Amino acid sequence: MTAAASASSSPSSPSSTSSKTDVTRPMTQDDRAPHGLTDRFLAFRDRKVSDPKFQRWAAETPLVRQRAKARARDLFDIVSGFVYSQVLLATVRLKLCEILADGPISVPALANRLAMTEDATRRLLDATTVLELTARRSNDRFGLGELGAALLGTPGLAALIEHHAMFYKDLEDPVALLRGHAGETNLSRYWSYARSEDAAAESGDAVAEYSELMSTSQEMIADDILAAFPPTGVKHWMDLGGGEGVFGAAVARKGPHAKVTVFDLPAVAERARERLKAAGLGDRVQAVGGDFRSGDLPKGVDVVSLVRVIHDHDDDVALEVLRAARQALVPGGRLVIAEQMAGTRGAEPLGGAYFGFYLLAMGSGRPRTPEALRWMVERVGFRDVVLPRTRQPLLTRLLVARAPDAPGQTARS
Ligand SMILES: C[S@@+](CC[C@H](N)C(=O)[O-])C[C@H]1O[C@@H](n2cnc3c(N)ncnc32)[C@H](O)[C@@H]1O
Repeated sequence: MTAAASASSSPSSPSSTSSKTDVTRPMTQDDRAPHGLTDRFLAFRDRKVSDPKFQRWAAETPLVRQRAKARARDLFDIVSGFVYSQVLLATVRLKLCEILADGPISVPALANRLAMTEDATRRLLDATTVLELTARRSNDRFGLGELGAALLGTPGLAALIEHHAMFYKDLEDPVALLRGHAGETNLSRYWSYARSEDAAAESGDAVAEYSELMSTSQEMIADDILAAFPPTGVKHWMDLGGGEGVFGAAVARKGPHAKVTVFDLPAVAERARERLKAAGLGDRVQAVGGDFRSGDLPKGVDVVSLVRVIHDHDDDVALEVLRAARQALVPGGRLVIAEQMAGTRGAEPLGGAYFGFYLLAMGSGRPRTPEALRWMVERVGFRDVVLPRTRQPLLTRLLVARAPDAPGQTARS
């Protein structure tokens, strides 16, 4: 787990992130003093590594040389990461992967397709090739690289990359963003419910873009979630914050005997109704409009899912939603939280850095570790928390918990 991830999602103080930091608190001696041997060793290490003389020595000395090189590469990857993202954006905008999917192409022919000089096309291909989006083929032609092929085969990813254009603008002054001085951001306007006083009153126009983006990318994860938690034997499944119903439709297809309710803001539920009707599922999946914070949800369901919902909200709101979910469930019913989680092994920067800053720019929510989520669901009375494995934990992880067997029962038995 990265330090950022653990600091942003400590289960022992989940409410700390929703309160404003006290910037006026004076520093005490304890804030800086080393605690124990590990701290002292790390302070020594930091002094050494930040010393240019030591760096020169490490770069020339067998045994430590390899590590020094790898760390230098890691650092320069962070330094240049924003350029890699822009190369990716150009790739998406130019539909480069789609062009190469038809087979390798020569530089002059590609330059012609892209309306660029051959020189510019080569420069683009040099960049995309080292990033493995494209690959050199015979006779000075270029084809798809392994990552380019993966990008093509991941529904919704290109739309997400294009969507990032507004996020780049919000990140122009990251310090202002952190200090809360950035004003209204692009992402807070885009996710209209994030800062809305009355989310249920959001118009169709306000929800259209994000609902569409969510639907396109939902296909990436619905299968994974339902493979890890199939709707076998479920009588009534409610997907809270279920968007246009793509996940609800997947539940209905996988669990032909389950009644499915998709609950979302009225303007989104309207879109869900249309989409479900077009998919021929209008009578199997019901779309209900409302505000899940009001607690006024359909009752008596045996599963409530919250897919990519809890991380959108600060702790106070997230707890309200979890309470509402609990009240909607039958005794012993199951809560399913599916989202990217902080501290996921192998994907630490995604939760800690990418998602942490995305939600900061959006104006609410934070990525949480499974431990932080467990703390929250247990706090509102759920029990028997398990974390079923998903195929791609990088994209989504699951937490499943059980509602108490008797209404009002809260303690673990
Ligand atoms: C990040 S999207 C996830 C959508 C969907 N679950 C998915 O994974 O594609 C969050 C959803 O929560 C809905 N939402 C936000 N605030 C809500 C509220 N107060 N009541 C009901 N739904 C809400 C949004 O309209 C949006 O569809």
